[in-house]
Amino acid sequence: MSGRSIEQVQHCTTMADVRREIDALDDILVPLLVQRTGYMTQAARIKQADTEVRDEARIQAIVDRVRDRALAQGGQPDVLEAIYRGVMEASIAYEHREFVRLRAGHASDAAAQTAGSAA
Ligand SMILES: O=C(O)C(=O)C[C@]1(C(=O)O)C=C[C@@H](O)C=C1
Repeated sequence: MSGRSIEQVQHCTTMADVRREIDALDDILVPLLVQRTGYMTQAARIKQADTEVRDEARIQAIVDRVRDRALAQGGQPDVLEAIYRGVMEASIAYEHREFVRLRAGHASDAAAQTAGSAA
């Protein structure tokens, strides 16, 4: 089969070659991961409860999908699963922080409103 990502891997003779190729790929990956992480803020805003942040069914669906896509590209499903589980754990931790941050001050706003209406 042609057009698979694994076939884009360049033959290298030195570690400098290897690292130049890796840096070039990271230049593509990092902006995409920044974008992906931005959606955690959106999710944190949309979800109704902090207990909804971790969604095991969605995590499994993503793992299954990533494994399939890795295989189709000639990659290593176990390696991609491990990478994605790491990404998702970091994303979940961030989403929890965003959930709290987006609501910080709202409780005291409500308290101030209550105090105001009582006065
Ligand atoms: O899909 C969601 O509910 C998300 O918040 C996104 C995401 C992800 O990183 O893709 C993060 C946390 C959830 O456990 C599942 C998936």
